[in-house]
Amino acid sequence: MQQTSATIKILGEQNATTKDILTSDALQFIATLHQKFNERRLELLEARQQRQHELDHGGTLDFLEETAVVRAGDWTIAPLPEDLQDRRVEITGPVDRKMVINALNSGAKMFMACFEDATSPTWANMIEGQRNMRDAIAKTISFENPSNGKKYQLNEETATLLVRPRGLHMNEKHVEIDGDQVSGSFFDFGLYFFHNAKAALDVGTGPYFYLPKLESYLEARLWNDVFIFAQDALNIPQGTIKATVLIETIPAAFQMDEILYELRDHSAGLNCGRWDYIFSYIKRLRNKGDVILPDRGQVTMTSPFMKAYSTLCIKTCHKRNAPAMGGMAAQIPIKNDVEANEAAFQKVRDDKRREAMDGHDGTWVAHPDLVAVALEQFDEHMPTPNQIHKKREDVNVTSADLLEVPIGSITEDGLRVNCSVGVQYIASWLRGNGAAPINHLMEDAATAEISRTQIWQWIRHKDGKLIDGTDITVELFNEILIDELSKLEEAFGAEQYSASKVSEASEIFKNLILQDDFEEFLTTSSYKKLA
Ligand SMILES: CC(=O)SCCNC(=O)CCNC(=O)[C@H](O)C(C)(C)COP(=O)(O)OP(=O)(O)OC[C@H]1O[C@@H](n2cnc3c(N)ncnc32)[C@H](O)[C@@H]1OP(=O)(O)O
Ligand SMILES: O=CC(=O)O
Ligand SMILES: [Mg+2]
Repeated sequence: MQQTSATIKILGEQNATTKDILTSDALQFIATLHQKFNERRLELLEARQQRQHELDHGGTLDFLEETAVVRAGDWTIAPLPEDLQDRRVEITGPVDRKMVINALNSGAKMFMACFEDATSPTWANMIEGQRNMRDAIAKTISFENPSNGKKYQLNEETATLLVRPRGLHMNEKHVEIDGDQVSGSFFDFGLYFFHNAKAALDVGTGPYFYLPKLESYLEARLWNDVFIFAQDALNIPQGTIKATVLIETIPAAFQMDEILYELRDHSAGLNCGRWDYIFSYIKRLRNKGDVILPDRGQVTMTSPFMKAYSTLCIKTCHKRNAPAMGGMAAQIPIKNDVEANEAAFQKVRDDKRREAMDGHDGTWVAHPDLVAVALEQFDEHMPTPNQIHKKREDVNVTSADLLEVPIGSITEDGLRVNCSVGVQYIASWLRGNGAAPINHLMEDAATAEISRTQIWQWIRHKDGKLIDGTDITVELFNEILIDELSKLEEAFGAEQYSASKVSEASEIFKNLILQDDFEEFLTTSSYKKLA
C-alpha cells in the first residue's frame, strides 16, 4: 500500500479486534481516501444546505435542465454479475455477529448488512461489524450466545452480502486524519473494501454496496470516483464494485437517471428507501406553507406521491437495464397473538405483491420470518430472475406528482405515537442498538427521524392542527410528551426505566423539536453522546 504523509490518530479504545481491523495498511488506505475526497464530500454537504436555502425562499424541485442530455440519452448500465441477477428477497439488519449469521442463513437471496440506520455507530459496533463482515466473507463466522449457549454457524447455502456504509453526513469521531474526523462513509466503505474485495472475488462474489441518503448526481459522481480510486489501489479490475443507490431523498427522486449514469460502470440499480424518503420530503419542504403531512401511519406506498416515486424508479431503472429494488414494510412478527401476527403478515404480503406487480425486481424484509412471505409473492408474480424486461413505458410521472402533498389527518394518537416511538428509538440507539422492535414495528434511525420531523413541522405550520381543530403547540407537545414518558415509566418499572436512557433520549427529542434551527440528522447531533 502506498504510504501517505497523513497523521492518523485513533481515539477509540484499542484491543485485539481493532488491531486486526485497523492494520497500518488499512489505515493508510482510509487516510488516502480522506486526503483525496474529503474536501469534495464537505462541499457536497454544503451544497445540500444551499439547496435547502433556495427551497426555504420560494424555490422548488424539478428535473434538472443541466442534465437533460443524460435523461434523453440512450445508454445502459454495465452488465451485472450472476449473483446480482436475481435479488427477489433481501434481508437487512445490523452488523451484530449473531444477526449477521441469522441473516446469511435466512433463505433470502441477499443480505444487506447495515453500518447505517440499523446500527448505532458506537466504536465497538463499527469495529466488531467489520470483523463480522470479514469472517462472513471468509465463511468462518460463528457465534455462541453467552446467555443461552445457542451456537451459530453458516449453512451450506447463504445469502449474497451487500454492505451499507454510513451516509456522507456522518463522521467517525474515533479516527482523525490530519486533525479532522474521518468520514463515516469512507471509514466503513474503505475498511470493508480493503479487507474483503479480493476475498469476495475469490469465493465467487464481489464487493457489493448499498449507498444511502444521496441527494444529487454529483454525490453519485463522488462515490464513483472513490470506487475508481479504490479498485486501482488494490489492483482490482475497474467495474468490479457494484453499488445500489437508495433513492430515499426527495431531491434524488428528480435525478434517478443521472445517478445511474454517474455510476453506470459500478451500478447495481436503485432502491426505494421509503422511510428516509418520507423523512426527506418533510425535511426539505418543511418551510413551505402548503406542505404538511398527516399521521405517519397514513403515509403509505399507495399515497400518490409515494406511488409516483416508486413507479418512476422502476421505469427509470428498467430503461437502463438496472434493477429497481422495493423497500421495507415495517411489520415484524407478533409473538403470542396469532390474529395480530396474521394481520401483520397480511400487510407485508400486500406490500410485496404490489411491489412485484408494479415491476420491482426484489424487495426488503426486516426479519427472517418474513423471507418466505416476500418470496411467495415474488415467486408468484416474478417468474423470471428479475423483470427488467418490463419497461413500464406506460408510467408518466411529473414533478407535480412527486411533490403532491398526501391527504389525511393529524390525530392526537398520531402525535402520541411519534413522541413515544421517537423517544424509545433514541433511547435504544443511545444503548447501542440501532434497530428496535417498538409496538410490533421495526424502527430504525429513518423511522425515528419521521417522528421528530413531523412534530417539528406540525408545531410551526399554520395547518398544524389535530383533527378536532386543536392547535399543535409547544405546550400541547410538552404535555403529551410528559404523559407518554410516564406511561413508559409505568410499563418499564423504576429500575429498568432508569437504565433505559429514556430520560436522556427525551431531552434529545425535545431539543430537536423545540429548536427552530432544524437539525439535519438526529444521528449527527446525538453522536457525541455515544461511546
Ligand atoms: C428504513 C430502513 O433503513 S430498513 C433497514 C434497516 N433496518 C433493519 O435492518 C432492521 C432489521 N430488523 C431488525 O433489526 C430486527 O428484526 C428487530 C430489531 C426489528 C427485531 O429483532 P428481535 O427483537 O431480535 O426479533 P425476534 O426476537 O423476533 O428475533 C427472532 C430471531 O430472529 C433474528 N432476527 C430478527 N431480525 C433479524 C434480521 N433482520 N437479521 C437477522 N436476524 C434477525 C433474531 O436475532 C433472533 O435470533 P435468535 O432466535 O437466534 O436469537
Ligand atoms: O433505507 C431505507 C429506508 O426506507 O429509509
Ligand atoms: Mg434509509
